[in-house]
Amino acid sequence: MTERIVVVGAALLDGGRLLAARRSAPTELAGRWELPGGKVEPGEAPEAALVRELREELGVETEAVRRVAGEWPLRSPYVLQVWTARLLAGSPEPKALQDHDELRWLTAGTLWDVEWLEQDVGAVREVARVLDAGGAEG
Ligand SMILES: Nc1nc2c([nH]c(=O)n2[C@H]2C[C@H](O)[C@@H](COP(=O)(O)OP(=O)(O)OP(=O)(O)O)O2)c(=O)[nH]1
Repeated sequence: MTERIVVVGAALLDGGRLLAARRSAPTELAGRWELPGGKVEPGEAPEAALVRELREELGVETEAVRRVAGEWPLRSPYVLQVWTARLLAGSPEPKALQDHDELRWLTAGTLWDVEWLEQDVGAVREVARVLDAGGAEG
C-alpha cells in the first residue's frame, strides 16, 4: 500500500475575496503563492487540520465549509485537497505569522495576479468556480 499524506489547503473566503499567501520557505517554494494550510496529522480530520493550521500560520479563527472537488498531486507522498473556509465572528484579521511573508485578498478579477505554485493552479481554477458562483456561503 502506498502511503499518501493529505495536505489541506484553505480557500479562505470573505466578502467574495480569496486569501492568498506567499511562502517564505523552503527555498524552492519561497516567493510563490499558495492556499494556506498544511499536513493532516495521523488520526486528524482534514477540517480540523485546516482550522489548526490557519490558527498557527495566520492567527485566525475559522471553520471549514465544504470540500472543493478534486485532488492534486504534490511531491510524493503528498496530495493537496482543498476546503472553502470562513472567518468566525470576532476572529482577528489574518497576519503572516509563520511560513508566509505576504498575504493578499484576491477577487475573481485579480485571482491570477499572483504567481501561484504550479501544483496549485488546478486547485485555484476550481476555487475560481466557487468565487464565480458567489463564494462559500450557503
Ligand atoms: N499549505 C500548503 N502547502 C502546499 C500547497 N501546495 C504545495 O505544494 N504545498 C506543499 C508545501 C509543503 O511541502 C507541503 C505542506 O507543508 P506545510 O509546510 O505547509 O505544512 P505543515 O505546516 O504541516 O509542515 P511542517 O512544517 O509541520 O512539516 O505541501 C498549498 O497550496 N498549501
